[in-house]
Amino acid sequence: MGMKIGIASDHGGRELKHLVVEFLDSQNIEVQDYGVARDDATSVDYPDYAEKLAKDVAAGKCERGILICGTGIGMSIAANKVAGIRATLVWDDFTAKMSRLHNNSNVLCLGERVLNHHRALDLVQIWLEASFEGSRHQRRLDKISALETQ
Ligand SMILES: O=C[C@H](O)[C@H](O)[C@H](O)COP(=O)(O)O
Repeated sequence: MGMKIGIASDHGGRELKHLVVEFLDSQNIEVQDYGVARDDATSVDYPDYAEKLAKDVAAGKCERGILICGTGIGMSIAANKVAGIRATLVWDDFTAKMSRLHNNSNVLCLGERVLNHHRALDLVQIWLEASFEGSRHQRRLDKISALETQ
């Protein structure tokens, strides 16, 4: 697919992150891993990881990013504070697909404590392959971008 994907998690998402990294490797997708390390059992703060990844996605250092915590909620709240980030929490095939088609998601958020881990890999694949439809959806995203400068 020719893109570089950043990935990060807190302690609540490190097992699923490991599986997603293995999946991306198997697809020959370049991955930049921002931690936390799988063998690091310490409790960490998800905003620290969301910030690192989101800033690099916003700067174009990674084309897109994946953030994983226990629910995916905290990561999505934090990442969406960074200008240019459209972080989307998804939980099934439809939301994974629509987050790209309508919202032009550039950061996928997943909940390790919520999702079946095998199914989560399906969501990653759908999100990677789906394309933004533009048109009326671009007008709406422009209104979201305008909120960043108010
Ligand atoms: O939205 C936040 C995430 O789900 C965190 O992974 C979660 O809050 C961490 O909880 P704990 O510190 O109890 O493992």
